[in-house]
Amino acid sequence: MKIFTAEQISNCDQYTIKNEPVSSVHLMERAAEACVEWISENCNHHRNFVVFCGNGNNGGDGFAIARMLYQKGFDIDVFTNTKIKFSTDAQENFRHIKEISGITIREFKEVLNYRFDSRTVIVDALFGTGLSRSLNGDVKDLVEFLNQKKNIKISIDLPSGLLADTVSDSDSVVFMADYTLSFQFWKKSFLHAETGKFAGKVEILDINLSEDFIEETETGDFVIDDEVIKSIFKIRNEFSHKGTYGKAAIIGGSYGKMGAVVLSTRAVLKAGAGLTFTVAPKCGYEILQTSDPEAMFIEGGKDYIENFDVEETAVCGIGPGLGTHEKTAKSLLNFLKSCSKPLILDADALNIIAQDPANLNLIPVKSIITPHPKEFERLFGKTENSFERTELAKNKSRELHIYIVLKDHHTQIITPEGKVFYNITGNSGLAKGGSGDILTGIITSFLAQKYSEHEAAILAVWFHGKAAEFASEKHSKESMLPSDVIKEFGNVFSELNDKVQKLL
Ligand SMILES: NC(=O)C1=CN([C@@H]2O[C@H](COP(=O)(O)OP(=O)(O)OC[C@H]3O[C@@H](n4cnc5c(N)ncnc54)[C@H](OP(=O)(O)O)[C@@H]3O)[C@@H](O)[C@H]2O)[C@@H](O)CC1
Ligand SMILES: [K+]
Repeated sequence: MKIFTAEQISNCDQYTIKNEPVSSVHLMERAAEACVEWISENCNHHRNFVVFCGNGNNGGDGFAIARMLYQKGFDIDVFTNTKIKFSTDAQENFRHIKEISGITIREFKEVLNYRFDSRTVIVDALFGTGLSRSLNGDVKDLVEFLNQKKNIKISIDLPSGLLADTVSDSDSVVFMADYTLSFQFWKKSFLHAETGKFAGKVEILDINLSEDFIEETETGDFVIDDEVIKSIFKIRNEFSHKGTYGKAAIIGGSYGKMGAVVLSTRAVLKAGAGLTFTVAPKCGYEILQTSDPEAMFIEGGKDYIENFDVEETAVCGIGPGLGTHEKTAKSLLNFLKSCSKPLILDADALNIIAQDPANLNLIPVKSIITPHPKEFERLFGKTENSFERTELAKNKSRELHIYIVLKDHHTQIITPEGKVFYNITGNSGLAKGGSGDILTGIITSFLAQKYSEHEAAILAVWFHGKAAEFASEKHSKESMLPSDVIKEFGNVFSELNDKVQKLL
């Protein structure tokens, strides 16, 4: 799914109105209907809604939602500011609810005397994509007041005070939603930590904006949705043998860190590679042969790796549990100098490279590196916030011609062309040692199976998150272990096959 800026969304809105054609107030009706449908389906314990409406079209949505919820039998109160001029469509919807005697309309300042029942849902329709500056004055006080309430909070389109495309000043006041019902597109600010925390759980509601506009309008930012995954995933060919699915090698492990390479190797195996090798120090021989008997062991040193030689045709994932021993570092840098095929580089491999900025130029083009924010900082330097970090990653991907998998709650895959793919699968159960080792294994496995670097990185990150979702259903986010995530790979493949299979 393409991610558009607030300006592009507004253009899409106008294009749809002109070319569908549909009147703008009817489009507002469609948007409100989508919200009301979601609320009716999901809201089982609450009957009272208090809707806060601004003066632009976001407020117009709020008035229309209030009317429709009232018609469905919910108890509704509305707050607004009648002293400021409404937009044309907001004015029309304001007129409609004024005619409904069962809905009381109050001014914002009356909120201080309003009795919030614990089962009242607060709906924020103050500002959406038209927000042009930080909240101040009365409306800032109002949002601060509402944020203190323990009630469930739903934002329409965007939490008020949040900009769609960028980070606001750190002292800006933003409505703190539990749910955000947003129209048609993911907004970039939902996907970054500093701003996404205001949106709560995001639901994207389809309001049938123009497909032609969406298709023709260029953007560099994407969300990895089912369409992207369906276009990448290939069903396994029945007329195949182990050679069809490539050779993969995990290179890592050191005394006391053998678990990382065990997990990574197992992830390669369970993600479907044809032949799997593990290059690890001798001290890991028994551990690896016992834990991952399907993989072949290659001795790469005694207590740490000193030798990175593997079969030339194998795709190499380097780093899990590798350690940064002087001799390991020296031999890794020598290996990089002699290597021209793309590699997957993670963890200590990145920490070794980060020891000298000149090492960055040794990374073979089209390689995939998978830093978490701290590793990214060691490699490329500090940034003010995650939006700037993504921009820096785009510059570095272009400059070094590599793929950067920037691990975060919404991991981003940044391509050498400067495109950013945001992942929306996964959960906080992955915030544990060992999760990254599994991701390295999955990417290595997919690259060995002849997915392109671009495809392998995107599919693997999505796949890893999806497996985590299955694991958390069984074990909870708290208790699930990285090894539980690996056990769910089969379920993810079943879902993928179901998605792409041609059914009669
Ligand atoms: N896209 C779509 O397809 C569809 C979009 N729809 C809906 O339209 C919404 C966008 O509507 P919108 O453009 O009217 O902007 P909105 O967010 O209501 O605010 C604008 C008003 O706020 C004002 N204002 C701004 N900042 C302010 C501040 N800090 N403090 C105080 N005031 C401030 C600004 O005034 P100005 O900046 O001109 O001074 C203006 O008066 C969108 O989010 C969605 O909900 C759906 O109905 C249908 C399909
Ligand atoms: K809003």
